[in-house]
Amino acid sequence: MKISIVGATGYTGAELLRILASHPAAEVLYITSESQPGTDINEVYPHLTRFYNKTLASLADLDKIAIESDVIFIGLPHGHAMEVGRKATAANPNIRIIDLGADYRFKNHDVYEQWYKVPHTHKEAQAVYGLTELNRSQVREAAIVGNPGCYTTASILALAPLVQHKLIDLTSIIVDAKSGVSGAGRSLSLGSHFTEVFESVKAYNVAGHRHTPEIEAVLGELAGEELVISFTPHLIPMPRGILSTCYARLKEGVSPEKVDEAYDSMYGSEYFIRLLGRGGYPATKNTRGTNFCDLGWHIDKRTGRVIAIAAIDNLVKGAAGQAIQNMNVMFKMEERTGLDNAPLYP
Ligand SMILES: NC(=O)C1=CN([C@@H]2O[C@H](COP(=O)(O)OP(=O)(O)OC[C@H]3O[C@@H](n4cnc5c(N)ncnc54)[C@H](OP(=O)(O)O)[C@@H]3O)[C@@H](O)[C@H]2O)C=CC1
Ligand SMILES: CC(=O)N[C@@H](CCC(=O)OP(=O)(O)O)C(=O)O
Repeated sequence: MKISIVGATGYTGAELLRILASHPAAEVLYITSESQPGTDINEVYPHLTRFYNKTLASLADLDKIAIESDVIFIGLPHGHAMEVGRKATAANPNIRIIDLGADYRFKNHDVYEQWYKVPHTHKEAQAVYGLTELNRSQVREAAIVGNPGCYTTASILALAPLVQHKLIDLTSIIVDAKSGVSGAGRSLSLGSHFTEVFESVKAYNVAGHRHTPEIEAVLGELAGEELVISFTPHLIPMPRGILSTCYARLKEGVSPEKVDEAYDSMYGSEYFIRLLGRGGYPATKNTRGTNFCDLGWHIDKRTGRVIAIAAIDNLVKGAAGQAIQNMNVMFKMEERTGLDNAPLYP
């Protein structure tokens, strides 16, 4: 497969390059940057030395890139991918697009425009939401995939069995999630300075984070009715990883065994979902550098709540890894191809 990456100088672009370096069917054709075209990628990312001998192109070459590629990954800030997707599809109607940002995640464009504050300029795109374990059959046929957000991947995977099996009160869902700093991308901002982040933990965007409507839309579709959740993200002082702790009230009479069955039946045969079972304690360290999502759940008999916990690497299952998992599905390849590495531990 001839693969191009638009926005290759960002963290998700670098992670795509890292994983694709050992993907047996991948040939990376073009990589782009608007700030550093003409620069050797090994100067931008020395950790990729020996794996690539490539200079950065720019979006000025998009038509050529689209015509020569089988698939384009887009790792741009939201609002920029739609134009790339529209132009690339016009240049090559057979191109496959996998966007790592939010532009193609929402079926309801009004929700996108309301939360992201930019007009949607590619509404005619028949995009598919790329949470592979939930949408595999649609991803297989998709021309454009909107890859999920990192918090949303962890939170939806933790809650989906409870929602699909109708085990919880849909008005009671609370998600408390923590992310490493790479989730904010590579560009400079005050909030991600070492001195701001190190030895500190902080909530942010309380009752207003953009992953809230994404989680609500997907869980609402599974439930067959609209729902709202409380979602609170936190920034923690580590480079990678997300831990999402999700709370919900169990419906009257739901036994712990019913909860176990829901997880087993939904994920029992999913390779990238490692069920730690009832009483399990997922940890970001166990998923670092991998496409795994580790899941554990607990029943609090005193409060009648179920507490489901998911750990992922935000840059892998939360971004580049899931994007490559989707590519493997779209090109009818074994889903684990290029993704079957053990975690880096400790
Ligand atoms: N980081 C994460 O954990 C996750 C990120 N995502 C999403 O993936 C996308 C990329 O994220 P990430 O890699 O972290 O971001 P970074 O900030 O690290 O990188 C952004 C990339 O976009 C390019 N870029 C920035 N501004 C523009 C612009 N105006 N026009 C064209 N290119 C531009 C930059 O290239 P250059 O400046 O060289 O042109 C760079 O390659 C975002 O939409 C993000 O929300 C999704 C899941 C997880
Ligand atoms: C730690 C941190 O800042 N994380 C980012 C989430 C990154 C992401 O997945 O955002 P998209 O939905 O735009 O792709 C944030 O909270 O905005």
